[in-house]
Amino acid sequence: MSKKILLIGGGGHCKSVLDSLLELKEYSEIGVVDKIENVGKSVMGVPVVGCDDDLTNLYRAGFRYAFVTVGSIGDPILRIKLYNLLCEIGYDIPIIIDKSAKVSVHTVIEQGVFIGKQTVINTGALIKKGAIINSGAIVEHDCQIGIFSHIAPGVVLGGEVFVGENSHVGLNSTVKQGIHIGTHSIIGMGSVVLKNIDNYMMAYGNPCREVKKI
Ligand SMILES: CC(=O)SCCNC(=O)CCNC(=O)[C@H](O)C(C)(C)COP(=O)(O)OP(=O)(O)OC[C@H]1O[C@@H](n2cnc3c(N)ncnc32)[C@H](O)[C@@H]1OP(=O)(O)O
Repeated sequence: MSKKILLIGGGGHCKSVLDSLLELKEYSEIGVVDKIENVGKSVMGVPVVGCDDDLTNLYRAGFRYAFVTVGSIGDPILRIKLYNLLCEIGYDIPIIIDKSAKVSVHTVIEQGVFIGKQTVINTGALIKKGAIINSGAIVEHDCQIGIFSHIAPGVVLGGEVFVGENSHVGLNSTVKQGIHIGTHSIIGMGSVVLKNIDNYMMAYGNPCREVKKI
């Protein structure tokens, strides 16, 4: 059966998702959608088949699946805009889980989530729509990750950590069990989070402190 998917955004995050996708072998055809100047080029041998303005025509041409592969550190507004556009056109947005990830069957993973290489998602976790759980992250039991949030490579979240929507937990940070990180917040890389972090906050350091409102 022909099962064709588009990856929306041809940068570094696209390469990560593509690497997982190629190994999964679930799709008969993959195309990348990127800026107009990149149409006709390729990403890891996969052709850039169009730009955002072509999404309706590409759907008509048989691409029924699409996945947002624009990355973000903080404000995911572009990822959200693209995601909503894909839904409006009628694309089916899958979940992409790298083969090497260990995801408990007792979790809920929503549409549009990417789970990268060597990650662990333990029992009772809820990963909401459009979130990114990047390479090597550990999301312990009963954590909740908000929509369009990004848990960066190497992050460790202890049990029952809550991350609000549109937030970013930076590279290699560690978050104590039970901590609540608000919405639209950024935790800088290498942080050790021992106290709750408010909404719309930039926070970093060991111990992690709220630095400014964003
Ligand atoms: C596959 C992938 O690559 S996914 C990529 C994931 N990337 C990340 O998670 C990176 C997250 N980004 C960070 O941690 C950034 O440093 C941010 C967002 C916290 C801050 O970025 P900026 O606002 O550009 O801050 P900037 O670099 O100008 O630094 C401002 C000050 O904060 C300090 N600072 C910045 N980040 C941190 C941090 N994580 N921990 C401690 N101090 C920090 C700087 O040393 C600097 O201090 P100074 O004023 O005394 O010199």
